Amino acid sequence: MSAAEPYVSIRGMSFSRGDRLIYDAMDVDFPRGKVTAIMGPSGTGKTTLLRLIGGQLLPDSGSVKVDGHNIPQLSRKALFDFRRKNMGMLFQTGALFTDLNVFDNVAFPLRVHTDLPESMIRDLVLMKLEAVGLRGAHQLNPAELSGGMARRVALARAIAMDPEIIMYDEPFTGLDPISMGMIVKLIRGLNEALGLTSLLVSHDIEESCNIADYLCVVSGGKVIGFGSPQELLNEGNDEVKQFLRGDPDGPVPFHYPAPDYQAELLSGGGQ
Ligand SMILES: Nc1ncnc2c1ncn2[C@@H]1O[C@H](COP(=O)(O)OP(=O)(O)OP(=O)(O)O)[C@@H](O)[C@H]1O
Repeated sequence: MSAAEPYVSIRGMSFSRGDRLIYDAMDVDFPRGKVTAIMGPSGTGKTTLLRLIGGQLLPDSGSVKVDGHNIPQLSRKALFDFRRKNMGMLFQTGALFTDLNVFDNVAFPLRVHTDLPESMIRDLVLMKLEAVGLRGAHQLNPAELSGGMARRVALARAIAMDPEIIMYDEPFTGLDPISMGMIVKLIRGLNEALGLTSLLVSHDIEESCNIADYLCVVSGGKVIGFGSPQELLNEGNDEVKQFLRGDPDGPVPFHYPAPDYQAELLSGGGQ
């Protein structure tokens, strides 16, 4: 497939939870080899989108193609194989195995999913740990790591199998500014060094604008803006601009819909 083809291509995808429509015939393409930050109001379905791409959730209709494979139509085995070979995921809740040390955490996917000899696994693990700056910490236990270090070990584990795409869900949450800076640098650096396609869900608008080639803003079940941070800040529609600038006033109202304030006060307080 050519570099110009998007790595992820979604067409007419709808997905509901109960009677709530989260995605409404959505179309979106995520470019190959780039970092795209998925943004939008809380509860709009950003994590859900990553899970639909990863095949942990299936859409009600439409296609979700990853490198040309329509994820909802893969058999269970084909999906597991595809995910194992091509996808790395770093979810905020994706904790390390507490009873394995750093080395064994990173070695885990290689031991489970490959027949590589232990000497090669050792070299690969040390290489991945070197990439996140923690080769020297390979014998530590998760309890001995700071939050930022644990996140970097999880990142080394996510790239252990040399994925083509990596999805990050809120990778900066709970990190101090220095650890956050390191994760930002790593996401960008790994993207370039490994030629990855990276999707990032984050509430941090400033960091996302710094790190991402493209922003994808979702709201109301659709993509309402897609472009470089600069393009969207300058030329996005009013709702996109309001979101990116964090303005309390704009097309998204501060007030939840309510009856006239004065009339309600004068009505004497009936519920
Ligand atoms: N397991 C679940 N069962 C039922 N509803 C769910 C489940 N997980 C999420 N939802 C609902 O689906 C909607 C989208 O959730 P999702 O976590 O994808 O949003 P989000 O945009 O990532 O939110 P946030 O920015 O707050 O993390 C929300 O209304 C949420 O309440």
